[in-house]
Formats: sequence, C-alpha cells, structure tokens
Amino acid sequence: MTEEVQKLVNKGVMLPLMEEFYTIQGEGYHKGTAAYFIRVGGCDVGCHWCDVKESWNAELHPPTPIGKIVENAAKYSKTIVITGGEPLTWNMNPLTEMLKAQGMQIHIETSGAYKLTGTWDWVCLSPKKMKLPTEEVYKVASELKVIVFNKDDFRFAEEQAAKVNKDCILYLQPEWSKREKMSPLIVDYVMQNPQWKVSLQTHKYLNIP
Ligand SMILES: C[S@@+](CC[C@H](N)C(=O)[O-])C[C@H]1O[C@@H](n2cnc3c(N)ncnc32)[C@H](O)[C@@H]1O
Ligand SMILES: Nc1nc2[nH]cc(C(=O)O)c2c(=O)[nH]1
Ligand code: SF4
Ligand SMILES: [Mg+2]
Repeated sequence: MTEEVQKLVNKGVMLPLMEEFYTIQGEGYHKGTAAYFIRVGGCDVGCHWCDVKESWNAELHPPTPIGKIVENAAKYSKTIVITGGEPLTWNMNPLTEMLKAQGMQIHIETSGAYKLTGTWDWVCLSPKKMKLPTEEVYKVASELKVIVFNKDDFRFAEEQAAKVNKDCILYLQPEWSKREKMSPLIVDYVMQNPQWKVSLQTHKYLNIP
C-alpha cells in the first residue's frame, strides 16, 4: 500500500473492502429484512470461533474509495449493514455521512471494542470477553447480542446487560458449532429470564450469505 493510500484509509475515505452482498439480515431484531451488507476487513479481537476469520487481516482486502462502496450499495437497498471484520477499527464518519446523504438506513454489527465513530440508525453490539466494549457504545446500543459458546456466557451476558441503556433489546445467540448443545440451554434461560430473546443465524439455515 502506498503512503498516500494509507493516509486515505486512516481517514476513513478508503476502506479495506472484503465483500458486499445483498441478502436478508439473518440475526437479531431485523432478521428477515432485506439489506445490503458491506464487510470491511480488519479485526484484532481474535474470537476463536469467529465465522469470518478471512476478514481479520486488513492487508488482504483492497483499499476501496467509499464513493464506490456507496454507489454500489445505492443500487440495491435503502437498508445497509456495515460489518466486518470489526468496522470500528476504522473511522466510520466519512462512510456513514455519505450513506446518510443518500437517505440510507445504516446499521452496524460491532464488538464495540474500538472508538465509536459514524452515525447509526441501529447499533448491534456483540461484546467479546477478550476485548470489552468501550463505555460510550453501551449508551447507544440498540440491541445487545451475546454469543453463547459455553455456560459462562450466560454470566457474561448478564454482566453486559447491566451496562447497556434501558431500551436496548437483549439477545442470546448460539455459537454456530455449539448450537446443538447450547440452543436448549438458551431456550430454558430465556423462559426463566424473559427479558432476553433468542437470536439464531437464520441465514445459515436458509443457505444464503
Ligand atoms: C463476524 S461478526 C463482525 C462484526 C463484529 N466484529 C462483531 O463481532 O460484532 C458479525 C456477528 O457474527 C457473530 N458471530 C461470529 N461468529 C459467530 C459464530 N461462530 N456463531 C454465532 N455468531 C457468530 C458476531 O458475534 C457478530 O454478532
Ligand atoms: N445474512 C446475514 N446476516 C448477518 N447478520 C450479521 C452478519 C454478519 O456477519 O455481520 C450476517 C451475515 O453474514 N449474513
Ligand atoms: S470481533 Fe467479530 S470479526 Fe472480530 S473475531 Fe470476533 S466475531 Fe470475528
Ligand atoms: Mg456473518
């Protein structure tokens, strides 16, 4: 990468783009809704069960001008999901400003581990034990989506729920490889603790991206 491109990436005017696809939001509150996904490369959080490890190394994904990303997105949908990788690795202000100028609804999927940038209509906060969210992101989270890999994740979920704002919707989502073991425990937990809801990765059942 040239120094010039590196500078533009640092400003958030170019972003390492892994993939973009029009699909159905599979998870959380907006599951079932058509949306255009923008997957930005780069993540240092290191979840051992991450289902998109190919995203981690930003250098493998071409620095792309945000104008190009927005132009593509505009062809498909008014609802845009920015995911990754960890989108908050980068300055999200320029991209979200440009999407907003086009009248888009902008959602983010984030671990919240890095400084909150960007203007968001919906913030899905999926906290990770290895790198906890920043204090500011708890205040703006629209939904809290805790991945359940083992029983300790129920304790972690309650600890995280104590930090979010009062309107935040609470979800427990089974880690995909542990879904047969953890889903029945999640079902029991939600019946005992009805402030929580179940979230499934429905796109994986539908065999869509
Ligand atoms: C790949 S991450 C990218 C966005 C951001 N880095 C994050 O973790 O929120 C998108 C969503 O998928 C969830 N996820 C990743 N791997 C998963 C798995 N194996 N099973 C269930 N959910 C998973 C994450 O917790 C997050 O909510
Ligand atoms: N269909 C679909 N829904 C999703 N919701 C969150 C996803 C993500 O990887 O951020 C995702 C994804 O990869 N596909
Ligand atoms: S924070 Fe998100 S992208 Fe990064 S390793 Fe964890 S699940 Fe994967
Ligand atoms: Mg995914």
